[in-house]
Amino acid sequence: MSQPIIEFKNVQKRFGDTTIFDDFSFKVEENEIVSIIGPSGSGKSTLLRILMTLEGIDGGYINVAGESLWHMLWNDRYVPASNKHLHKMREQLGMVFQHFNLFPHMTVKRNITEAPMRVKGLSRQDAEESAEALLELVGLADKAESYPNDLSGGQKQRVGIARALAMRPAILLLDEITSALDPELVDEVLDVIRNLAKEQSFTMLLVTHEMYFAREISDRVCFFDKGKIVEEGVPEDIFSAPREERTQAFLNAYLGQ
Ligand SMILES: Nc1ncnc2c1ncn2[C@@H]1O[C@H](COP(=O)(O)OP(=O)(O)OP(=O)(O)O)[C@@H](O)[C@H]1O
Repeated sequence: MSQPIIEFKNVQKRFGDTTIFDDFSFKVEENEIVSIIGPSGSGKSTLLRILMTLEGIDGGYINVAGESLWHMLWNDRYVPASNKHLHKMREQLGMVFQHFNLFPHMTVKRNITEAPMRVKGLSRQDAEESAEALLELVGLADKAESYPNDLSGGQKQRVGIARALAMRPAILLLDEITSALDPELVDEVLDVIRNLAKEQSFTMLLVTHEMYFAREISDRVCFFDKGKIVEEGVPEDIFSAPREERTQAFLNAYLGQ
């Protein structure tokens, strides 16, 4: 069997006295689409932020594409890998955030071209050509010169997706990308991800509350609670519940409440 593209092994993570992961192990295979669903505060975002190297870990190890993500064991202590290694690993990962995190003082196009030029050393012309193609892909070809504040939430998030894709990541991390949107704007963002899932082959790890969507596009839906994957696969009856009751039904089913 091929090596997983993401592997957490016995990972520990604490914030002060609060333990988020005690002994967390989890694998994602190359080109797999995995959704993570779970209660608020259970550590789902932390999982993605650790992968994106926005948070460190307190124990265990994480491999991405066969290489240690950013901690190396040296004389029984965890030390950060070099900045060079960190950059190399980060290039494989793209993340889309719940609150978009676009640079407000840059045009849409510049939001997308900045990292490929600075981090990957792409020429302006190549970066702009790629940005234009990505804006076309997310249905915003006419917004290249607009500023984020002139866009709707759904449009901002589609720019966020284009920005993540501009780095040509092997792995795309999506952190509740529709949670900050008005309900009528959710579908335009999910449609972009649906198309990506259908047409491109890369690995996606999503944290989402959109359970139908998760089931539709994922190879695996995982339920995450108290720092552990407690079950994989979502039972059918969860999806027959009315939309607003679905999350609760799901949680109740797994927490035995
Ligand atoms: N930088 C931080 N410093 C201290 N505590 C943190 C930090 N980041 C997260 N936490 C805490 O860790 C726990 C897990 O947070 P996380 O955001 O990963 O949960 P989540 O499952 O994504 O929740 P939600 O669905 O509400 O976004 C929470 O109790 C949160 O308050």
